[in-house]
Amino acid sequence: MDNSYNLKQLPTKEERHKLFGSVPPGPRTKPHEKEKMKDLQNTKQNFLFELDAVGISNVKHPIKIASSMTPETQTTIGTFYFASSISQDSKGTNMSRFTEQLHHYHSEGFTLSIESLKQFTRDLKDRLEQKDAEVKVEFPWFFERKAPYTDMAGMNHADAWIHVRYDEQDHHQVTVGLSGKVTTLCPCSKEISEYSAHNQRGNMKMEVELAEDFDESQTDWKVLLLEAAESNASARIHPVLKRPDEKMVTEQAYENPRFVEDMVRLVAADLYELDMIEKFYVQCVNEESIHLHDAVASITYDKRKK
Ligand SMILES: Nc1nc2c(ncn2[C@@H]2O[C@H](COP(=O)(O)OP(=O)(O)OP(=O)(O)O)[C@@H](O)[C@H]2O)c(=O)[nH]1
Repeated sequence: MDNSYNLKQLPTKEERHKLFGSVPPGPRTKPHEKEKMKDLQNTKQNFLFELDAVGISNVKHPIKIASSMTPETQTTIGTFYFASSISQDSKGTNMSRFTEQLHHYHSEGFTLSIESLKQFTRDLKDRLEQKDAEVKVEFPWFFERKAPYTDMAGMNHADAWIHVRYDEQDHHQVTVGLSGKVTTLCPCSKEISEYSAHNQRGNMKMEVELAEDFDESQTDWKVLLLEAAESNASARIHPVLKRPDEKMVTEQAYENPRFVEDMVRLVAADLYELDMIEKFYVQCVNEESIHLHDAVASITYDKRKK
């Protein structure tokens, strides 16, 4: 083996790059000024089909959100999806404009909300010069949770999302959702066993279409959905539990056994009673502790169609 270099006398960085395969730049024949570049995206021709959606996804960005639970303002990470439809005679969209607008809103100090996303989609439609625009953003939402007996606090979180679509009739369609965890205790196991009952972590997912007049300054939809899931579960999940708390949570779960079917029906009943919700989807997935598989149930209900 030829050890021409020893570690005390490394080649220069340029030489090192050459050693690992870098080559000098080739001739540059194409223009580098924007005005002289070919604009393929804006080619007009018959491209066979109109597209429902074209855009970018999986865009991570810091966001500010408001919460009616502590902490009332928080910075979290949003994962964005942006899109619009495009006509049959357009080759492509101008993808840089999505992140360009996101950065512009961020530098103006924007707080993510239904209202600000409505404005965002209106601006995006104009910026893209298309007839509609949509944004979906998912983010972890944090909330303080106190232990039931000792009141000791810690931080829990759930995943929340807002999806706003702005159409050519100047109409916004707003869907919000939340996915969080609860404790469920098996009613069958409780019924048939001399003692004990198996229990597990249940994953609740709720997605709702809000009424046009929904006022987010009056109601925090995140808290509404979290409460629908937790208040119907066998027990809530806590970051800090001392022994007196653990006893309470264990007994509460035993007193409120739930199948996945029970969870979905009980949450559906709560959402049905809320006038601000037009349509809902509820899913429960129990990570069974006596199986390797999960138990799952779901319901979709549109109040306008019943
Ligand atoms: N339409 C389209 N663009 C792509 C695709 N893949 C990458 N690009 C993007 O093309 C973008 C640059 O195009 P534009 O946003 O149209 O840039 P531009 O024409 O200089 O911008 P404007 O002046 O706003 O029209 C880059 O951000 C790339 O991410 C694709 O599959 N389709």
